[in-house]
Amino acid sequence: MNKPQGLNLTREQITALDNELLSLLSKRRELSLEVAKSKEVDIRPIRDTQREKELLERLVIAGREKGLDAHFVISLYQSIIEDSVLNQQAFLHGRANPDTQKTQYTIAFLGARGSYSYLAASRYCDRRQVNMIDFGCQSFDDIVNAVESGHADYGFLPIENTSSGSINEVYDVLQHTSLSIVGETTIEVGHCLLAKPGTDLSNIKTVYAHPQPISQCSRYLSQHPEFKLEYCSSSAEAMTKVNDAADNNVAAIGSAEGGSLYQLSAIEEGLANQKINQSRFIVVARKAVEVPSQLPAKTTLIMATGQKPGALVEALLILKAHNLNMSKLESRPIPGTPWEEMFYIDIDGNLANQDVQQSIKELERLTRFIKVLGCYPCETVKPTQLTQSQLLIEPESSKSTETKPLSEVSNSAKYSRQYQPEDSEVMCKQLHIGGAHFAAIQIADLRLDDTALATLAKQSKETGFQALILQHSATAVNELQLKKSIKVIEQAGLVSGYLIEQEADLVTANMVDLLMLTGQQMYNQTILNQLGSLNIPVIIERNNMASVEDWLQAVQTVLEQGNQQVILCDSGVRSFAQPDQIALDLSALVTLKQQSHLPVICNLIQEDCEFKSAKAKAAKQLNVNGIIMSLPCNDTDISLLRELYC
Ligand SMILES: O=C(O)C(=O)C[C@]1(C(=O)O)C=C[C@@H](O)C=C1
Repeated sequence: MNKPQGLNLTREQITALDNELLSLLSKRRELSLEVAKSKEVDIRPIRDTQREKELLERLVIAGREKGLDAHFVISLYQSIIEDSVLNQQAFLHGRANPDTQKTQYTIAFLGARGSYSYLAASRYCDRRQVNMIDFGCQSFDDIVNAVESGHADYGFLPIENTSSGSINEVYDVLQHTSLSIVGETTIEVGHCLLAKPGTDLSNIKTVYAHPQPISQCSRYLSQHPEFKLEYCSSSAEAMTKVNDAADNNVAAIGSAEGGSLYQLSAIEEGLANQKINQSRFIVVARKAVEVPSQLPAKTTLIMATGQKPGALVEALLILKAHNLNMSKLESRPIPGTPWEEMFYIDIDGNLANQDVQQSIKELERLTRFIKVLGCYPCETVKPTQLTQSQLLIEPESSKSTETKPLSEVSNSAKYSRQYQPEDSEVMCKQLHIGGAHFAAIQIADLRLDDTALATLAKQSKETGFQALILQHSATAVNELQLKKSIKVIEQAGLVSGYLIEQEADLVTANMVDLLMLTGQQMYNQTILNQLGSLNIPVIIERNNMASVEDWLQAVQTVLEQGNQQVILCDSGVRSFAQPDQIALDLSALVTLKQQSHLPVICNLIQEDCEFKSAKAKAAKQLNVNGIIMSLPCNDTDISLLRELYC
C-alpha cells in the first residue's frame, strides 16, 4: 500500500476546498437575492416547490455520479434552500417596510449574552445584516416595557417549545401590550452541560439552569440523581454562575454557542428529551408591519367569546368556512373575570387577504373583544421532499438491476388517527369516555373511613361523577381495607379505580374496574407492559415534565401489549416563570386531539384555583372527553361541573 500523504497537507487541501465551497454558497445567496428582486417585480410567490423538486431530483442524480448518497445531498440542499427562502423573505419584507431599514437595532431579550433569547435575536439581526445592540431584561414585562418606552426597537419573546409546549406567561403579557407582532424566528435548542474547561462529569454536584431547559432535559437529569438542581432566571445567569464559581463542581445547561461566550465547554451534548428541540420566538415592535403578498404570512388574533356555550367552535367554523388554517390555539384566563377566557389564534394568512379580513369581520359579531396582534412573515420553511421513487433514481450505469418499489407498509402508531380516524370510546359499566361522552371522575384518599367515604361517594354520584379512583401512597396495599372501600363505592353506584404509584400497586388490578397510572411512573416500562396485558381500562397520566411525544410513546407501549382501553390524562406541565406551579397545556390538547383517536381527560386537581374554570371550559371546547377532580369538591367545582355538562 502506498504511504498516504501527510495529514497536514490533506487538511490544508480540505481547508482550501471548504473556502471554495463558502465562496460558492455566498455567490448562490447573491443569485437568490436577484431572484427575489425579479419576483418583487412580477409579484410571484417566493416559494416554488416545483422548482425545488426538479432541483433536488437533478442533484440526487448528479450527486450519485460523484459518489454522494441521496440523503446527504437532500439534507444539504434542504438547508441551502431554507436559507435562500428566508433571505428572500427578509429582503422583500424590508423593502415593503422601508422605515424598518436601519443599520442597527436595539433588541430587548430575556437574560444576558448567551441566553437562547439572545441567540435567537442575534440570528434575526444576522439575517438582516444589521448590528445588534443588546438590551438584556429580567422578565417578559421588562422586555415589553423596553420596547413600549422606545428604549428598544424590538423585543424577543419565546412563545413555544417543541418539547415543553406553550409559554403561557408570554400570552399573558400580550393581553395588555400596545405592541404588534412583526416577526417570528425559530431556533434549534441544543442543550449541553457546560462547565469550565477540563472539568470531569463525575465531579459535577450542582447544575444551574432555567426551568424550561430543566423540563426539556428531564430524562437526562433523571439519570443523574446526584445533581443538585438550582433554578435560574435565564440560561445566561446559569452560565455566569458557573463562570464565577470558585470550584469545578458546578455546571449549567445551555447552548454550546452561548457557553463559549462565558469560556465554558460542553462536557455533555444532546441533553434534550427530544431529538428535535426547537423554540419559537415572536418579535414585537411599536408599529405593525405590512407583509408583501409573495411571502407566506401569519396573522395572530386575540379574542374573548363570552360565556356562550359553543362560541369557540362557532368562531373556528368561521375560519374553516373561509378556508383558513389555524396553526395554533391557546387560551388564557382574563384577570378579574373568573368564568371567561381569552383565546389566541394563529391563522396561516395575510391580514391584507380578503378571506382573513372577512373572517375578522364575522368574528367581530361573535366576540366581546377581538384584536389583531400582528401580521408577519411565517418563518417555517417546510422542507421539500422527494418521493421514494424519486429517491431511488439510479445512475444510468446501474439501471440493469431493477429496483423493486418499496411496499406501502403502514407503520402508523396505534394511538394515531392514521391508524384509526374515528374517536375511540372506552366503556366501563356506567362510565363512558370518548366520542360524544363526557365523564367526570374523582380521586379519593383510601385512608378515609368507610362512613365518611360512603357519604362522600353518595354526594359524588349526586353531583354527576361516574367513577372514584382510590389513592394510597403507602408502600403496601391493605387489601382488606381496599375491598371494603370498593364495596362502598360500588354501593354508591360509582365505578371504582385505583391510582398506580408503584409496581406493587398492580395487585389491585383484579379488584377494581379501572386503573390510573400516575405521571411519575409514565416512563416505567415494567408497569406499562403490565398495564398493557390487562383487560380493564387504564388512564395514563402525562408526567408534568414530559413531552407529548414521550407520553404517546408510553401509551403506545400499553396498546402494543394488547390493552386497547386506554385513556389519556393531562394533569398539566410545569410553568415557565414559576416551576413550582403546574398548568394545563391547552395547545398540547389541540395537538393530541389531532394526532390521537384515544379519549383525553384533564386532571384539574393541581390547577391554580384562579385559572381552573377558564382552563376546564377551554379544554371542553377543545373536545376533551372528561375531567378529574379531587374528593370532596367545593361549591365552585360543583358549579363548574354543571357548566361542563351543559
Ligand atoms: O428559483 C427560485 O425561484 C428561487 O427562489 C431560488 C430557490 C433556490 O434557492 O434554489 C429558492 C426558493 C424557491 O422555492 C426555489 C428555488
